[in-house]
Amino acid sequence: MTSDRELPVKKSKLEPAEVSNTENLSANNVFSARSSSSSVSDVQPVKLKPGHPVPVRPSARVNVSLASTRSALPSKKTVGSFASRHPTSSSAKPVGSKAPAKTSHKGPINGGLGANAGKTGSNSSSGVGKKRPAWDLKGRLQDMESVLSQREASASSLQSQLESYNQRIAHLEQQKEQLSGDVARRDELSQVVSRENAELQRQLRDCQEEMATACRKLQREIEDLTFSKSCLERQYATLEGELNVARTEVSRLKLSIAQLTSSQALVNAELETTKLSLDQAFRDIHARDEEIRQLRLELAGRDATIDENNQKIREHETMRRKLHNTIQELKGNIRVFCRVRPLLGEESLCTDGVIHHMSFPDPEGRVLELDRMAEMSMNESTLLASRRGNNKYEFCFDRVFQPESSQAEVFEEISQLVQSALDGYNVCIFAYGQTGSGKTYTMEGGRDDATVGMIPRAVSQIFKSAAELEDRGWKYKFQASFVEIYNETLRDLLGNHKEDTKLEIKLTGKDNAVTVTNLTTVTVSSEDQIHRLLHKASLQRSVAETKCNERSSRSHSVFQLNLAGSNSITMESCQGTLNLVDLAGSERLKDSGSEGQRLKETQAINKSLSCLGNVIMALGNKDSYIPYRNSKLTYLLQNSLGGNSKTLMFVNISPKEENFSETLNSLRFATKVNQCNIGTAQKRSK
Ligand SMILES: Nc1ncnc2c1ncn2[C@@H]1O[C@H](COP(=O)(O)OP(=O)(O)OP(=O)(O)O)[C@@H](O)[C@H]1O
Repeated sequence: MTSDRELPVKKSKLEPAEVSNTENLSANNVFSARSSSSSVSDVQPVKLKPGHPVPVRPSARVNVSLASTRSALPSKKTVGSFASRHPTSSSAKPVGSKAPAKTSHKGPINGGLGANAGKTGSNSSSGVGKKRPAWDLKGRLQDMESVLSQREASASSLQSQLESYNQRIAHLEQQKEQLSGDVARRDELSQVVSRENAELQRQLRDCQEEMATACRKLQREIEDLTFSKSCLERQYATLEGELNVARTEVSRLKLSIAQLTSSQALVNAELETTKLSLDQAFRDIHARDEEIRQLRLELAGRDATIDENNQKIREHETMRRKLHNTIQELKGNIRVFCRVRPLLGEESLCTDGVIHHMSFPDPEGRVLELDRMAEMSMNESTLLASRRGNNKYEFCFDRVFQPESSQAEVFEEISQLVQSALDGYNVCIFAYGQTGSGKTYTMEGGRDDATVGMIPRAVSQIFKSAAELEDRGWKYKFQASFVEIYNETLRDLLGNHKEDTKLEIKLTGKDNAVTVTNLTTVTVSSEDQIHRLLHKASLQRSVAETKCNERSSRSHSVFQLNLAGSNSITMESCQGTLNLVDLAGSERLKDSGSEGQRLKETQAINKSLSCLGNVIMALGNKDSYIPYRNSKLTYLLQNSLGGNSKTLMFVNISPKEENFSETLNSLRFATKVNQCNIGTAQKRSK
């Protein structure tokens, strides 16, 4: 550092000279000269500090040594004392001051030179080589004069030395000033250095803080890195495992590659063969393209033919409808199908599952024979043996379904009639018969595909046929309603009416269309929707059944589906109705004395069923008046019975022998109906 800079102070150049000069001095003066010399030589290199005063002692010492040197010279007093001791010598006169004569020659000479002089006096002989005798004053004077001249020479030498010292002092003074300037600069420098130092200290602190922060950060990073390292190590271990698996896979793949390479060679060979085949195939394709072009031309011609044919099909469809209707007419606009239900459960136990009193002699399934003999005891049968012919009752219908006939077989026979509803005719299908004879089973059936009845099957066929007819330009709209007639009162089975909501039958419009007030009519677009409606109706009926015993068998239910079709190509339109009716049990009460609700029910049923018979008879007789209004049933079905409709009656009969009489009655009623010709049905156009 600059603060401790060492500034060497040069030794005086005069020092060796001084020493040599002092060596030239007499032995008496050597001491003084040495002490002076040593004072100068004391000027040692000094370590200077800023603000430390430059030492000025050397010049002072020089002065002192000069003084001491001077003091080493023989004083006037000494010379005086010498002169007083040698009064004869002219040159031994006191110089300046008066010296007492007594003191000088008796006692020792005061001061160095005096004393030395005394000694010199005594030793002057050694200075001049020989001691002068006391009387040789002249000689002694000469010695003293030579000593004096030596002293003077020495004094002048010292004088020049003094001047030299003074110059040296001046020079040193100059150096001192320079050094002072240096010291001031150093002070400034020192202040700057202090400030820098303070700044550096502050920076150092900042650095330390930053370092501490960095250390903490580094520590965290080290921790993170340690964690990452452990993760990586784990990954490394996993990867190593995967690598091993991959290596195994690679070796396996290499093996596969080798196999594939050999296969490839085979494939390449095959490829060459295939390429050849392909070339051949391309040639074939070109030939086929030409063929296709020809076929397309042909196809275009055929498309034109198809359009023509479509036009013909539409014409044929119209024709088919007419012919279909003609066939239906030929079959009769009212037809009767007889259906015998099978023996159920315990019913078959007593007869071993055989229905003894019924037989089906006609292979075409149109005749049913009832045999009363089987019903009688042996005695009765013997008595009646002669009248055997009267015990057999033969009934002929459009179709007789035996107990084992399935629902599908039955529906096949009525599907043509259902089709007529789509063609724009009113179709009415009844189920007539005593309670438990299978009317509801025939009309509604069970839940599975094999047992579903005529209503769901008819609906299904209608939707399928409507979809097929769409290709020929027909579009249909369907509306459904479901009514129950109990004790000559109508009840809506699809609505959510209150008990007291009245449903009235009315004829509206110029074509006397039958409408029922407050009746719920639902527009339907899918089979499922109709199934849901049928389910709802059966729930409504079962609710009522709990309130009134056996209500379902004591009421008529009428499912009505209105079909409105229009053809956008032929501009034809049609409107048909499909009525599916499950009639109330037709049995007569054996107990003529029945009363109350039962009597009322029976009267109502008898009335409506006999009205139905009367209407059919009137239609068959071509009467001018048809008594439709005599019952709610015939009034409701007014437009579906008669000239404008196609009617089918199922006569359901029980296989039980105990029901023989009722069966006979039902078959007789059905035969009457079957004999009626109710006229030609008219297609209804909108
Ligand atoms: N062809 C058949 N095959 C199998 N079971 C039948 C057949 N016909 C009717 N049944 C069964 O006979 C029983 C009575 O039939 P169903 O209820 O249809 O008679 P119904 O004439 O409608 O009686 P009701 O007038 O009381 O309603 C039912 O259990 C029914 O499942």
